[in-house]
Amino acid sequence: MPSISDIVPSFRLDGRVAVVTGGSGGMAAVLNKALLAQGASVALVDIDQAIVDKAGVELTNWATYNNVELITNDVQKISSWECDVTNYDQITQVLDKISGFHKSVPDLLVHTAGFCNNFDALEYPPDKMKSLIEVNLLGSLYFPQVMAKLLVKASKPGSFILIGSMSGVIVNYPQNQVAYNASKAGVIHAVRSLATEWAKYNIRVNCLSPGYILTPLTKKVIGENVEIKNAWESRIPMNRMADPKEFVGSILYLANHDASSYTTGENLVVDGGYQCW
Ligand SMILES: NC(=O)c1ccc[n+]([C@@H]2O[C@H](COP(=O)([O-])OP(=O)(O)OC[C@H]3O[C@@H](n4cnc5c(N)ncnc54)[C@H](O)[C@@H]3O)[C@@H](O)[C@H]2O)c1
Ligand SMILES: OC[C@@H](O)C(O)[C@H](O)CO
Repeated sequence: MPSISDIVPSFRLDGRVAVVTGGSGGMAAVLNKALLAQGASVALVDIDQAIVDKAGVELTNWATYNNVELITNDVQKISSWECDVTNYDQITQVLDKISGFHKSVPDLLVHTAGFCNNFDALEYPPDKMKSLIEVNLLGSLYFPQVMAKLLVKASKPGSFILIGSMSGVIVNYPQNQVAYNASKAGVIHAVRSLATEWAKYNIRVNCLSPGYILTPLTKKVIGENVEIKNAWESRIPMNRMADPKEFVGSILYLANHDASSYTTGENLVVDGGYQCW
C-alpha cells in the first residue's frame, strides 16, 4: 500500500541549492524567502554587488525573525553575488564560487533577471533593442547552459525555472514593447528546446509566465500615469495586478522534483485570466 508521502508531495527543498538571478528584484524579494523557508540554500545573483548584498541582508533578517534555518552542516544558506547575466565569463566564475561557498553544485535555477523598455516599433533605438535582447534572451541561454554543464559533470539532477511573461504569448496594450515581447516569446521556446536536450541528464526546464505584477519593473512603465494601470486592469478578468507572492505556489511546484516530476518544457501562464479575453 503506498504511503501518503508516496502520493502527496511535500514541496520541501531541503538540500537543494537555488540560484536566483535578478535576486534583488521585486519578484525575487518574495521568491527568495519561499525557497529558503522550504529548506533550500539561496544564492542571490544581480548586477550590482551593493544592491544584491542589501537583498541578502533583508533575507537574513526575515529568516531570523521567522526562525528559518540560516546554517546547515556548518554552511551558510544565504549568499549574494554580483554578475551580469550577459557576461559568460562572469556567469562561469560566479557559479564556481557559489558551488564552493555552498559546498554543492547549485541544482535549482530561478532566472528572473530581465527588464522592459517601451518604444514604438518605428522609433525603437537599435542599441536599446540589442541590450534588451542580450539580457532577456541571451542571458536566459547563457545562465542555464553554464549551470547545466556543472550539473552534468556532477551527474546531479536539476530543475530550472526561467521567467517568461504573458508578453511572450500576447501583445500588451497600450504600451508598445516589441523587443520585450519578442525576447519573452524567445525564452518560452528556448525552454522547450532546453527541456528536450537535457531530459536525458534529469534536468527539467520550465517557464513561468506572469501577467502584470506590481514591482519596480511595472512601476517604471506606469510612472505617474495611473491611466495605464487602469487600462491594464480593465483587460484582466480578475481586474487587478498580481502580488509577487501569488507566484510562490507555481515556483515551488516547478522546483520540487516530486511535485513536477513529469513536467518539463512547459510554459505556465499565471495572469489573472488576461489571455482569455
Ligand atoms: N513585473 C511584472 O509585471 C512582470 C510580468 C511578467 C514577467 N516579468 C518578468 O519577471 C522578471 C522579474 O521581474 P520583476 O518584476 O521582479 O522586475 P525587477 O525590475 O524588480 O527585477 C529584475 C531584476 O533583474 C536584474 N537585472 C537586470 N538586468 C540584469 C543583468 N544584466 N544581470 C543581472 N541582473 C539583471 C535587475 O537588477 C533587477 O534586480 C523579469 O524577467 C520580468 O521580465 C515581470
Ligand atoms: O506582460 C506583463 C509583463 O511582462 C510586463 O509587466 C509588461 O509587459 C511591462 O510592460
